[in-house]
Amino acid sequence: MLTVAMPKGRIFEEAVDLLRKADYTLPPEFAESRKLMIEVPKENMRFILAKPMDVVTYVEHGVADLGIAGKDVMMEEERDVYELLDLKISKCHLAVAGLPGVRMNQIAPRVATKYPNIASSYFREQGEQVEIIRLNGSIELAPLIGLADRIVDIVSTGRTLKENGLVELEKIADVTSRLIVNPVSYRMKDEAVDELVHRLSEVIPQ
Ligand SMILES: Nc1ncnc2c1ncn2[C@@H]1O[C@H](COP(=O)(O)OP(=O)(O)OP(=O)(O)O)[C@@H](O)[C@H]1O
Ligand SMILES: O=P(O)(O)OC[C@H]1O[C@H](OP(=O)(O)OP(=O)(O)O)[C@H](O)[C@@H]1O
Repeated sequence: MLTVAMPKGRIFEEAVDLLRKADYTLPPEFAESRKLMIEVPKENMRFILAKPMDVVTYVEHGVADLGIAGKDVMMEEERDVYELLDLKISKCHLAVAGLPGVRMNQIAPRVATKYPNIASSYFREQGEQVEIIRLNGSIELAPLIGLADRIVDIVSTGRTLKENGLVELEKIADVTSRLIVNPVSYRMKDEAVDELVHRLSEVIPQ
């Protein structure tokens, strides 16, 4: 039996679509139920539904064999998991943004983000020393209210930036969702994992 950690939220639907395209029979109530652990005996699979940032934790600890996680989450913390496939779903990118024409405070520049490690290494590489302010969401609010000079956040359509009068200043990295595996599961359940990888790779969007 394979246990797969699925991210609740925006990736979930696209991930379920991909699994169905790969001919996995998932129950129709899969997306509607409030259940957090769903067994699919026909496929000899079990799914757990976790917060996107927590998927890697379940896989790293081996309580889930596999998981689906955004590249952003993988970049933020180095974890003991293998990345097997770029699923090419939930496409977006990580960027630095701010108010147009507003320079960084030269004495105590502040950057608000949900990704403190990505942001601090990015600014370190640019030779800029900044204070990182960690937020959990609505990051675009920070420059508007004077909490930070810059933000590091996900941009997809650019609508959130635009509607809040912000502009993208630098792109940090492209982001898509990845299939990840626990290293021990990869050794012990190699046949089942390989089959999943094979079936998914046939249906990954180009
Ligand atoms: N606007 C977006 N468009 C496309 N993909 C996105 C977007 N925002 C985030 N993502 C991707 O989807 C993943 C999950 O994002 P989502 O917004 O569902 O969860 P979260 O913000 O981590 O958690 P939550 O909002 O539940 O606290 C991110 O890690 C990223 O890879
Ligand atoms: O470029 P866009 O298409 O507008 O998408 C980008 C927005 O989507 C994400 O936020 P989310 O909707 O997850 O809300 P959050 O602020 O609670 O993280 C991200 O943090 C941006 O705010």
